[in-house]
Amino acid sequence: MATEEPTQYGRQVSTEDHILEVEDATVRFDLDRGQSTVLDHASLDIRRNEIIGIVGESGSGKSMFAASLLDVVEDPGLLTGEITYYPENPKTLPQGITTDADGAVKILDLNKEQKRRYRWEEAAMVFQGAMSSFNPTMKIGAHFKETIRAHNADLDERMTHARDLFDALHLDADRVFGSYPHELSGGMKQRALIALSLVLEPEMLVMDEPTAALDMLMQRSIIAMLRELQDEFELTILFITHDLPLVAGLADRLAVLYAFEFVEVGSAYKVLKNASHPYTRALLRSLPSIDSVVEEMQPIEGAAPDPVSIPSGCRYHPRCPIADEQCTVEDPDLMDVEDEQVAACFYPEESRETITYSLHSGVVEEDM
Ligand SMILES: Nc1ncnc2c1ncn2[C@@H]1O[C@H](COP(=O)(O)OP(=O)(O)OP(=O)(O)O)[C@@H](O)[C@H]1O
Repeated sequence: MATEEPTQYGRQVSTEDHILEVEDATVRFDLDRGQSTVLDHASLDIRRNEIIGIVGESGSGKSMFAASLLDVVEDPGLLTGEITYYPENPKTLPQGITTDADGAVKILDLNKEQKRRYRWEEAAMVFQGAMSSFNPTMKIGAHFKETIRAHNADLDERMTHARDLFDALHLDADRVFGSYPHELSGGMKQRALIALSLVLEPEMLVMDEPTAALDMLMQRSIIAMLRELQDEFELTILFITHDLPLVAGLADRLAVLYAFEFVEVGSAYKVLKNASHPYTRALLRSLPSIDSVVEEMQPIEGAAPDPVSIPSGCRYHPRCPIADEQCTVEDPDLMDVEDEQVAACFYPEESRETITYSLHSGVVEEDM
């Protein structure tokens, strides 16, 4: 079955073919002042070849979710739950990684070496601070060769692939390979890093605020290139950001995190045009833009909860204008509000009627 709603690019992605299933991913830290739950039973199915935007305020758990997908939550954080990977072609899995009878690989059960290989060869990650992970004394080309050799891959074949990636990212391969990191602009370095993360042909690319350190023009141009990359190399991309307008033009689906759990997931079209969770609607109403009327922009009142003391019931209830008694005691699960749209709210209709917002041209194209 394919999605019915058009995205801005009119893409059709199968809703049934999952590349990754995340079930009840939870990350906890034991702090002196109590137990801190920084990802709370987050469940999400990632569809093969989709671009999914994970959005939420700073501190909402986006990076913890990204780290969970690759099982790289830093110590002493404790990750529990289930991360299940369905490779398109189990025959090309790195040595030692096998699928079960359902064609699945349980990521949290892999050993250290298997995880290392899963991380580069099946699912790669690019994150905000990663540009500084280039060794300043090594030319960019040497970084590629080192990575290829570390995975015992064919050097010529992989370097040819790197050149294809550079083309798709509008980079001059000869120039970039021969440069030291400091000789490249921020935008070039970030694109070189994206190419490096894809050199071993992973099926999935997880990007955590990959463009946050770049100026707006470069951000937009990288977004456009990601779409081309996705098409050309048949990638699944998870794009994690606090900047909803940035990802609105790229994503097929959006998943909204609030206080360490998903509160709304759906086709980008539906979530932007007709958000159902009061938090999503408040987030859309708070967006600044060049052409928005100042009176219409309203910051979300109150503060996001402390992960050591998450409110009972719906965790958004202290900030929610439509919360009632039930919301203070019962925690709503994600529920269908429409085909291709789920929200964790007991009152999606009231939410739509009460919390109004209008989208400006910076968020959604006119013909969406
Ligand atoms: N090493 C750590 N120990 C304890 N708590 C942590 C640790 N790292 C992050 N946290 C907490 O986990 C919560 C979620 O953080 P996370 O980095 O996932 O948020 P985020 O949505 O990615 O935010 P940002 O956009 O600011 O990066 C925050 O409350 C943060 O303070």
